[in-house]
Amino acid sequence: MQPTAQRATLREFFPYLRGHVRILVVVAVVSLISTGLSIAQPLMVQQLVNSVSASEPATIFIWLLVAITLGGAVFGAAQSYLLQRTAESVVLGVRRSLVGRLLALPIKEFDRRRVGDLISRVGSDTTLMRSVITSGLFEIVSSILMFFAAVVLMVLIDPLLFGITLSAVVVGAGGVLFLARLIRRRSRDVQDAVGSMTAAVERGLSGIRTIKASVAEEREAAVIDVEATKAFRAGIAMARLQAAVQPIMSICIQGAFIVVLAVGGIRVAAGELLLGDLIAFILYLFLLVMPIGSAMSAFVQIQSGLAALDRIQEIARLEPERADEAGLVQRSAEPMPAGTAARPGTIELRDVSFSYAPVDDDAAATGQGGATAVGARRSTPVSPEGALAALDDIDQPVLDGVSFSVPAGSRTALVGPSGAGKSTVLALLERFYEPTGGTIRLDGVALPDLPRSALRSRIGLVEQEAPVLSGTLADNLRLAAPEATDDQLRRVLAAVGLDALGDRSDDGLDLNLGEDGIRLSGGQRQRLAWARTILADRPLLLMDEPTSAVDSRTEQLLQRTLGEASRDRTVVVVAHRLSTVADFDQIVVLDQGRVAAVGTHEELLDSSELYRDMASRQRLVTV
Ligand SMILES: Nc1ncnc2c1ncn2[C@@H]1O[C@H](COP(=O)(O)OP(=O)(O)OP(=O)(O)O)[C@@H](O)[C@H]1O
Repeated sequence: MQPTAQRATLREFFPYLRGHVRILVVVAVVSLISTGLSIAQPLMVQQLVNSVSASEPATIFIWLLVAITLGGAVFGAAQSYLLQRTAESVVLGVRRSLVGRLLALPIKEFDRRRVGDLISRVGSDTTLMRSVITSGLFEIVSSILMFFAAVVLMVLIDPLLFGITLSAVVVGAGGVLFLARLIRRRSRDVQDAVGSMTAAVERGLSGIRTIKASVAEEREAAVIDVEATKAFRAGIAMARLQAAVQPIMSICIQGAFIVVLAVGGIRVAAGELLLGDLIAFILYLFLLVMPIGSAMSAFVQIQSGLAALDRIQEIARLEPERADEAGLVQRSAEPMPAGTAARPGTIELRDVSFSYAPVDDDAAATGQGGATAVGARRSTPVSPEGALAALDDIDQPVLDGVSFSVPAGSRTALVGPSGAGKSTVLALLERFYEPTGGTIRLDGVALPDLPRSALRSRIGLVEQEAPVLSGTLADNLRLAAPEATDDQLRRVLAAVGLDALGDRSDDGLDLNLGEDGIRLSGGQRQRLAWARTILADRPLLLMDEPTSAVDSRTEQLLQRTLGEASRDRTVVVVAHRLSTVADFDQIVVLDQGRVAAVGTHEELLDSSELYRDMASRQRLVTV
């Protein structure tokens, strides 16, 4: 994968440090003291050695040396702890804002990206950013301080020896800076490859039953292995560069030590330099080398951190659904035009057209992909030819000039062949997507003029896949009605014939439904979706094939429940089984994205050939 054109800079990292300035100032002070103590150490050794050589009293220097060493250790530990703590807080802030941003993204962004890759941005990329603080920024700052202090003192002790040292450092630093650019590019490749691998693992694990049933474990493992191998190769390419940094520095530094020792030894023998001065110079050489080494590795860390920041910023730069709706928690508090929130509404579609956006290369570079896209994916059986034809037509309008009205308080069914665009109409009513043409109005107000959250708080949606979130029965029920009491939960479970579920174990409503509700049958999942929607008590009900997975007895119960619920609600149901909607106020027949006919069951049997054909295939009429 190619790195994108946008590259994060250190400046873009600084806003993440806002809110941590005070603690960072404390860290800076502690770090200054610790650096100062390290610099004072060789001076004490110089005084000690020169005093002993001149047979002068040296006890005071011994005590000072001990105090400086202990002090350095204590301040060093304090600096390290405070820095790690700050880094964790920064990572927490980044994760919070990233998760907030992810949940605020429009559905189309999830259609284009792979869930695993997004997970890896919240997990491993934010962890990499952490190292910019812990072993990055401060390491560089304190290294620079130590470096300059050592330089000044070395020049003061012996300018000639310093000249030798300087030439070695310049050669080494030049080599490392050259490598750093390459390291950043490689680091981005590594993170992208890890993202793709996580996405592949996520795909395999989320579809584990299908994979096992298809005896496709080995093939799926091979797919993951391809991604893992790419991550391995990217890691190796990065390791090769990182490995070159160390030897370049070692050669230059060891060379400098040998030459300084040789020249310094000759000058001490010739009486041009005191032994204590040579020892202090060599200790400063250590102090010079240490920060150069850590500054170089900090530089590498920063490059990796910035590559991770690139990937985080890619998500941060995406347009959220709407800025005023980023605070999803505020949902139920969103205002609606006065008096409209609680009563059923009139829906009107006028000349509505829509196409799903084709997948683009830009999204591909940021982890877009195929099989695990979140969003409007169907579970209805579609013939392989039909599905493939639909995918071939991905750029064709899915809805083309669709117009119909749903009177307030009425029951309307959307019927038609698979792929006709029925679920898409519901998705547009929820504003998961925006129409490419035409208008949709609710009570006369065009949907774009309503805050999305206010619109959605009026709608109860039973999705085709009836998704169940990991967690307990009560968690799932309270998703859209957080204030509901246990009694209300039990009543709504009874209304959909799920009362036995709450009594299934001692846990009652706290029954754990497992990952993605794996412990429920298909029909139970569907009924749970009903229960959740009825509990939320919204004036508009949108239901996508809401009885496709239940037996006929349960279907009758649900029809009764819907009959009661629709007394004071507007209901729109997508249905394949015409018998379930034959008594509805109106039925809209969709075919290839267009309205083929509108009417009651009886009217359509007379007027619509397509409807008559569907009814006869379902043995509702004989032709
Ligand atoms: N998220 C998506 N991205 C791209 N294309 C999509 C997406 N969701 C649906 N489509 C395409 O849009 C067309 C209409 O799909 P839709 O789900 O609205 O049909 P439907 O009438 O509800 O079908 P079914 O009865 O099988 O559920 C199909 O061709 C489908 O492939």
